Formats: sequence, structure tokens, C-alpha cells
Amino acid sequence: MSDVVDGVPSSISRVTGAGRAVGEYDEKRAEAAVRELLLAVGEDPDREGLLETPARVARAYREIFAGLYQEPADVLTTTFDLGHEEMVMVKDIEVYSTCEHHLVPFHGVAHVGYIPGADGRITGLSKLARLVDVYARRPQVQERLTSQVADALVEILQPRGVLVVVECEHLCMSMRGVRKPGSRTVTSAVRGQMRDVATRAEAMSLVLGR
Ligand SMILES: Nc1nc2c(ncn2[C@@H]2O[C@H](COP(=O)(O)OP(=O)(O)OP(=O)(O)O)[C@@H](O)[C@H]2O)c(=O)[nH]1
Ligand SMILES: [Zn+2]
Repeated sequence: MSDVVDGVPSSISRVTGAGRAVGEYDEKRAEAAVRELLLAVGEDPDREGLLETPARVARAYREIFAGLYQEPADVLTTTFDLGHEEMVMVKDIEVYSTCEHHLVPFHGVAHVGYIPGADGRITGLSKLARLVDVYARRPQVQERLTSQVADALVEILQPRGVLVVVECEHLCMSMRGVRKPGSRTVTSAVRGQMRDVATRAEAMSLVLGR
């Protein structure tokens, strides 16, 4: 049994975006790296305000990257056989992720919709939001986050169609670099029957409707 810190197991296999186990979260190593980073930027990690910071950041990173230690099947556990065969859409799921290029946040919303398979098998609505978190809480690019959510739904729920739309502001474009606060990046992933023109239009009208 592993310890649980902030709801996250402390020592279970870490998986990459490709689902390959590569290691475990090493909190002591993260703490040492943050101390080193403070030294590198010319700060004094031994001044009073920073004394606890390396350990605090190391704990925060465990939470921010918790998705590295989760699989989609861990959260898409509860499924119901309701015989519902029409589209289901959960809109405006808050997304907080970390840009893998600069390790700064990107944040916004995800809209996740699917058309259940012929068996009418559906999942709990909250599980769609949990699935987004599994992939958001990793070093990411928005395009991969979007397609990973769609592909996990296809694999586990075997629905007739899936549409995932993600709209985010990237702080690497706002607070530094090109410095364009307010610009939003929109990505989508469409699978199965959602590719049909009329079905896709219905899904997009649900996404855009306020
Ligand atoms: N496609 C994609 N690009 C991203 C994402 N997050 C950040 N980027 C981009 O990754 C690119 C990295 O470019 P580089 O030229 O290697 O890095 P850089 O010199 O810091 O670039 P600038 O951000 O333009 O200053 C930038 O254009 C970012 O805007 C993402 O989720 N998807
Ligand atoms: Zn970035």
C-alpha cells in the first residue's frame, strides 16, 4: 500500500503520455531541484521567506502532475447501462494544465460530448471532468490533451462518436515571450459519428450555446 498525500498516491507507477511506466514521483529530488533553481536565478533559498519553498513546491508539483500516475480507466470506472443513445455533452469543464515547453500554466475550459454505443452504455458526468484532469495534470500541449481525452473515451466507452473541444489561454504567451494576454487557443478532436456534418453541427451548437 502506498501513502496518500493530497489525495494522490505517493508511490505508484508513473506513466508517460504514451502510457509507459517510467518511474515514480521523487519529492526529495523535486525539492532539491527547486532549491537549485532558486540559486540559479540569483535568489537566496536560505532567506526566511524561501526556507519552506522548495518543500512546498515539491508537494504542489505532486498535485499538479498527479495525472502522470493515473490511467483513464482509473476514473472511467462507473458506467451505467441506461439504453440512452443520444448525445451527452458536458460543457465548460475547467482545465488547468502545464505547458510542457515552458512549465507554466495554460488554463481554460473543455467541452466533452459523446454519443453512446449501441448498448447505450454511459458514464457518470463527473467522470468526464475527471478524465480531463487525468490528462491535464501532466506536462502537456493542448493538442495532445484534446486527442488523449477523445481517444480514451473511444477506447473505454466504445461510443458511436466523440467530440472534445478545449479553449485555453497559455501563460507562456501572456506573461512572457510574445506577450499577448487574452488570446485563446481552440483545439478539437472528433471521432466516429461526430464526424457526420449534421451531428457535428448539433454538437457544436451545444458547445456554442450559452
Ligand atoms: N502547438 C502548441 N504549441 C504550444 C503549446 N504551448 C506552448 N506552445 C508553443 O511552443 C512554442 C515553443 O517555441 P520555441 O521557439 O521553442 O520557444 P520560445 O523561444 O520560448 O518561443 P516563444 O514562446 O515564441 O518565446 C511556442 O511557440 C509556444 O507558443 C501548445 O499547447 N501547443
Ligand atoms: Zn509554453
